[in-house]
Amino acid sequence: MESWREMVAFPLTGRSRKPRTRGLTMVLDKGLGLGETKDLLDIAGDHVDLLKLGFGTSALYGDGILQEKINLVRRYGIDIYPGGTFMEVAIAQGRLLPFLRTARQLGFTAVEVSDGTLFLDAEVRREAIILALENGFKVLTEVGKKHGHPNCLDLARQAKLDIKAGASWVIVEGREFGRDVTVYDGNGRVREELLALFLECVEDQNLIIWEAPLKDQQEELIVRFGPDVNLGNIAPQELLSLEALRVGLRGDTLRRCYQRMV
Ligand SMILES: O=C(O)[C@H](CS(=O)(=O)O)OP(=O)(O)O
Repeated sequence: MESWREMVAFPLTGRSRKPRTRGLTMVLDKGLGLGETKDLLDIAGDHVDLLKLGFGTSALYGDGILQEKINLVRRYGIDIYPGGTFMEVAIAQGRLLPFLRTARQLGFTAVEVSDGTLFLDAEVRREAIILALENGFKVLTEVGKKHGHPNCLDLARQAKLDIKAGASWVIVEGREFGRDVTVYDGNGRVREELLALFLECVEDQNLIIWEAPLKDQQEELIVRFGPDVNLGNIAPQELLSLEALRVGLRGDTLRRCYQRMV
């Protein structure tokens, strides 16, 4: 029997396969159980690069579950890290080093340095990136605030500094809802002029992960940057739908591949 996977050529070409450093998909996990995680990764693990245990949820698991979950996720070749908000709390409480050491012992492979909620001095931010690198983590940073509207040029400049300090990727805040935050307007539409600021400061767009929880945002970014754009805050149940969008196996991007036939 012919392989179902190879039944058709993907209409949108250029999608990288894992392991990859571009075209990343980051999932926002707000409390999947072990069984749910295994089911999700069995069906869609090939399409996940990073799993974020949202905000402080990982500190609220039942005994032993976190360790099992980290072990499980790593078996699928996926980086796993605690939400940026949790690390913000650790930094604010002067607990960064113990946080990093315990995260390492548990097997987290990455951390996220952010200031979405709490103030973070620029030098403390740089030192946190360096300390996390020294402790063996891949480092993601995030720019943008969960409340309020910081100047996007400042955020873009911070992104550039983070990369200089050693961050592998900079996430642009999009929250869970993707509206009225950083590059998204109140309807969740991408504001081109703000996007452009990031691209001016961080010339290599492969170093940016756009949090894009809404389908229209995912579509717009895929159309603009191609199937290998880095996207984050993807809901677990939307993983395969996103991958279908990336490769042109969903109407929204397919119609752009065969325009003369529609
Ligand atoms: O996990 C977090 O701390 C938050 C969750 S959400 O994006 O606001 O839903 O994300 P982060 O990107 O780490 O700030």
